[in-house]
Amino acid sequence: MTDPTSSPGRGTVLVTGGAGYIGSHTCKALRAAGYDPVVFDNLVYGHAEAVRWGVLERGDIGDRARLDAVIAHYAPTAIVHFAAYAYVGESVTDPGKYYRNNFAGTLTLLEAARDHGIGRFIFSSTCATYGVPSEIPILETTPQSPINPYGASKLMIERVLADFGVAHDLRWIALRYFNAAGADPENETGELHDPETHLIPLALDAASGRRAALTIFGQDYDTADGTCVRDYIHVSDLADAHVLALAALERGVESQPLNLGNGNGFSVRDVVRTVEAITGLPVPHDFGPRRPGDPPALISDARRARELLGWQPRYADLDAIVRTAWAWHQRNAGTPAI
Ligand SMILES: NC(=O)c1ccc[n+]([C@@H]2O[C@H](COP(=O)([O-])OP(=O)(O)OC[C@H]3O[C@@H](n4cnc5c(N)ncnc54)[C@H](O)[C@@H]3O)[C@@H](O)[C@H]2O)c1
Ligand SMILES: O=c1ccn([C@@H]2O[C@H](COP(=O)(O)OP(=O)(O)O[C@H]3O[C@H](CO)[C@@H](O)[C@H](O)[C@H]3O)[C@@H](O)[C@H]2O)c(=O)[nH]1
Repeated sequence: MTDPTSSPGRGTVLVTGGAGYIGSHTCKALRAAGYDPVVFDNLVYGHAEAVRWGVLERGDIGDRARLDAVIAHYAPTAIVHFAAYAYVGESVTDPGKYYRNNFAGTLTLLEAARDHGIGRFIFSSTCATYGVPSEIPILETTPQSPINPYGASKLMIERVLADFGVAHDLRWIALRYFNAAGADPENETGELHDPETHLIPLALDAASGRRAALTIFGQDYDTADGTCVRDYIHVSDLADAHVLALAALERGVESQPLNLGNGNGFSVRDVVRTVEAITGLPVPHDFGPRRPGDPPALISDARRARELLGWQPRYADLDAIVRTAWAWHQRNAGTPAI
């Protein structure tokens, strides 16, 4: 399908989960690069209003008949696959939900890709596949041993991708994101999770008074200040990496996993301090127990993505990440906390 508002055609891309947070930013980047995104999303967590850089086809990745109809209609040459459940804590209490949607749903999608001859596939994997990592920074070769069902469901998909790559004409890149954060620097899309569980939007809610306080989960970790350390990566930098990964597959790059992070670790207390500095407001907070399924520290070594894709994060410092998230928060300030 050709959209008259797009730049000259690099082809149609099926973007599952494109009505969500990272997917909507990636559709914007894909469109800017000349692709035609077709968003396939059941809107369980996504927002129709977030589909601004492509068409929306409502559907569930577990629904083979619906997938067949949409793929036959648009004839995409590649799939960028975001659709999943992504709440680590919920995956511990309701694992079946995660294996059903993330694993079984993706298997259905991959079988559809195989049967329609779609040979390029970009997958949203995660640093949660490493579990408590055996080394920091984490390389793609660091052993994967997830400690929650969410991470396990993603690792199972990586395994299926490898097997499909051997058996069928499918090349893939599994992008292992570290912690996605921030919002579109032009403030056209951003994070709107319901429920919201992510640290930065919750800290902004506490600063602006949309929430009474932030609870910090655990202060007895074996880290410099006792709180968990994460590698925050700007969502628009993630979006760029997807466009570059598609181009890499087009030029014949081998199937492989790639870490996407900045290589800098920030503790929960660091994030609270940065939110206070950017907003000029205190972040009321208290301390609770550790959250099940949380490793103490996750920091990437993403040199391989930089070298192979020519990827260069543009919003690498935490200030820039929080500043864009704050702008988006203020744009949505009239809406109640979710
Ligand atoms: N946010 C992060 O920090 C992070 C880190 C690592 C990996 N990831 C992965 O990136 C992807 C996107 O994450 P996000 O934060 O944008 O999440 P999100 O919830 O904002 O987006 C996911 C989208 O998928 C859709 N969806 C879910 N199940 C579906 C199904 N069965 N059929 C069709 N659509 C379905 C939802 O409606 C939503 O629009 C996920 O696969 C997630 O696991 C996210
Ligand atoms: O109210 C809160 C929320 C979070 N945290 C902590 O802040 C850190 C970051 O948490 P969060 O923003 O929820 O991200 P993660 O749990 O690290 O998970 C995200 O990042 C993972 C990769 O690390 C992805 O796989 C997941 O999909 C994505 O939700 C963790 O140490 C949490 O314990 C708090 O202390 N209080």
